[in-house]
Amino acid sequence: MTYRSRGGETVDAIGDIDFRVDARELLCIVGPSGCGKTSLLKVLSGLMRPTEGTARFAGEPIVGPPDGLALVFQEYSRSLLPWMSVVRNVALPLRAGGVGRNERRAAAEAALDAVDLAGFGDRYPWELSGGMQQRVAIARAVACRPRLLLMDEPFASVDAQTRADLEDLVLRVHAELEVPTVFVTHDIDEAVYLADRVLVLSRRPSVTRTTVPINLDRPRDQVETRHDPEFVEARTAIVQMIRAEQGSRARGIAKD
Ligand SMILES: Nc1ncnc2c1ncn2[C@@H]1O[C@H](COP(=O)(O)OP(=O)(O)OP(=O)(O)O)[C@@H](O)[C@H]1O
Repeated sequence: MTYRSRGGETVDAIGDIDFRVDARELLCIVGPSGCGKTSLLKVLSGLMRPTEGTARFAGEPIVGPPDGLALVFQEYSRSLLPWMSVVRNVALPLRAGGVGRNERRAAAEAALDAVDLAGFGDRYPWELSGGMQQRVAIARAVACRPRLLLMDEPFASVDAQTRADLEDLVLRVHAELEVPTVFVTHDIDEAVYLADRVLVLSRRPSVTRTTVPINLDRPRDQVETRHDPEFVEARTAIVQMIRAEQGSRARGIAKD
């Protein structure tokens, strides 16, 4: 995947990446900063066409946002509409999908209940804390019963305790929806905690460095899981791989 600027400069963001996400799988993607994680999600969400290669959803090439796609971004404050109440924000994709008013309201309220925000539907996003706003964004993703869930560093802007709560929320939602989920994060512990598999990317132009299967029991627990020897082993291996990538970059810069 190559970006071309108007001035003719090029940036090779993604190299040779080949992976698949199974029907009920939660795949986390980690890699050095700037390696092309967001670009990869843009391709999967149909927002951007790859300059080479193909992304497919349910066997079909992705040429635009696939039906049943839900996206959750880091910047919840920009993805929620401040002039709409919480319940209307959650119901928005259902309205776009032609669902009737009463049904929309019921589905949005059920989704708010699922993210522990029952009773907040008539508030406005700006009246809620950052963590609550991100819950609203997740409720919106859940409300339309997605067939594909893509999350790009969704918890990078919240405090540590809220982050842990939101991770557990994602695990609950994923178990309930049984939907293929791709979750991009900088945080290796978070990736191991959530994932069925962790895809580790190299530095830019990124290739698949390795895929680490995570066979930790579910449901996971913020304290017990993180002390499990398998958790520690997977985390250490991935940290070392990413450090090696960053080290090879530092050596490359020194040579230049
Ligand atoms: N629209 C664009 N035009 C030119 N270059 C771009 C564009 N978008 C991204 N890039 C470059 O492509 C590379 C990959 O960017 P991308 O945002 O996908 O990486 P990332 O792994 O998500 O980054 P981070 O770890 O900082 O979140 C970076 O070098 C970035 O500067």
